[in-house]
Amino acid sequence: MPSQAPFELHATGLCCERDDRMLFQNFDLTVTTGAMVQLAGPNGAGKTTLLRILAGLNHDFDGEVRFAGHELSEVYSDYAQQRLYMGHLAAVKKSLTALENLRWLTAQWQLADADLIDALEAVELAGYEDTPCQQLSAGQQRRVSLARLLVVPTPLWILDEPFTALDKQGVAWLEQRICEHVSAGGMVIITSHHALHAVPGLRVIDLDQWAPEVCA
Ligand SMILES: Nc1ncnc2c1ncn2[C@@H]1O[C@H](COP(=O)(O)OP(=O)(O)OP(=O)(O)O)[C@@H](O)[C@H]1O
Repeated sequence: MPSQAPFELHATGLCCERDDRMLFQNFDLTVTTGAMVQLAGPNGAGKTTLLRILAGLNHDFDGEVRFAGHELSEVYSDYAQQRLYMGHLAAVKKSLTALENLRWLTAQWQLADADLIDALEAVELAGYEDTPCQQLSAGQQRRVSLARLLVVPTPLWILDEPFTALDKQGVAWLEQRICEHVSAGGMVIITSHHALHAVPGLRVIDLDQWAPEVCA
């Protein structure tokens, strides 16, 4: 859970252009303990692009992102220990088993296999630990990826469309897990076309509000 120092991520005046098209302008966001932010907007609005900027993975923008008062690139290795970024793909390697994938996805934290096996069981994958992911359904592959949310000790989760391919129970489980994380002082920035009404303290930011024709 959250580290000793208060967690502070500040994005200021973010502008991003793709293929000569301005996606968003003058975007500001502050994320501190207990923040729950959903980025909304139509396909192509720039949600994934913005998430990757906030994760420190995309540097092609104007403006500033600061973590604990420092420019993100200066403290990236510290930041990378404190935020989990999950892209919109399940990000599993098909030839590896469920357990091998979870080991690989969490390698930087060097977690015990027993904890990873428990996490797979919690996402309804007991008995599939040694099954290659190419033999799992899309929803099961997503669950392998989501099992990280039970074991990785990062205060900030940055999640891009994490509900993709989940069944009703999977959706309910993930909403519950997000609620628990935020209630315990964790933070979540998420993009989803799924309504997150059940999550307390939710702040929905419509990226269209930062489109240039609105900002002009
Ligand atoms: N690698 C890339 N190279 C060039 N343009 C890109 C690239 N990735 C995305 N784009 C463009 O950037 C814009 C924003 O894409 P982005 O994926 O951030 O949108 P999004 O809001 O996440 O959309 P969706 O709801 O469909 O996931 C789109 O117009 C897209 O065509």
